[in-house]
Amino acid sequence: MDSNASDRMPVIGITTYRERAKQGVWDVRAAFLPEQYMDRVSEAGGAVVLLPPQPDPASAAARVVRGLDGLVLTGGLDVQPELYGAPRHALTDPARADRDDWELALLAAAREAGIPVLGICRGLQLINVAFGGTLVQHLPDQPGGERYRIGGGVFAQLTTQVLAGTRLAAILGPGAFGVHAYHHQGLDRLGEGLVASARMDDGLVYAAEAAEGSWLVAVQWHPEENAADIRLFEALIAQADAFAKEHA
Ligand SMILES: NCCCC(=O)O
Repeated sequence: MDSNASDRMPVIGITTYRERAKQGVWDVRAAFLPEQYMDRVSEAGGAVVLLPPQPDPASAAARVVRGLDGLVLTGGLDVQPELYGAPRHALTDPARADRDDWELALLAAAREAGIPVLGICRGLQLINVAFGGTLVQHLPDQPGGERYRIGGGVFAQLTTQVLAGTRLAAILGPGAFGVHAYHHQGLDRLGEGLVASARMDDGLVYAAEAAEGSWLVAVQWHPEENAADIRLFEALIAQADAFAKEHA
């Protein structure tokens, strides 16, 4: 065993996306990620590694996860509906195949290696698709669905119900829980091997987790927006720390 393993910070990969960005005289494509994700992982005790989409994603992901103890699949634009066999809704975001392919490859490699995974918003949706589930492409098509994305880049303050007996309930406690939300898509058919761990009052699955295997918890809301409650990130870091020690 590495004698320094016990005091090494768990290394947490956080997915990012490639976007055009301007800074001063520079107008370039860059890896983009809201800093809240990095800050919450750091505050919880993790060392952050940013993971922008890579060419040859399956091969790159298999090699990248060897250097990770945990993985965060972040929020962002919509998963391509072709990946779950649905025709494209008019309001679904343009395809970002590089990101979808990269994150699906990272998820598969992380599951193979037993690395703990936290999915956030799009991350939950991507995980559901990876497990064979489907998505509702535009929740405002349904009565009451507009409350999930009130617009203008403002997070909606919603209350979800954390389901007793789940990993999520062990972290947050069962029952009513206040969240920050911003999404127009949601889970439809739950993927095989996932169990619902939170629901909204309209029945929408608001969190899910792996029924078996290594730790995988995913939420539809944005816990990184709530600096006063970092329990989900602390739970990931605890799992990542255990993984690191087991594999030292
Ligand atoms: N579909 C990507 C996650 C955010 C949203 O649903 O708007």
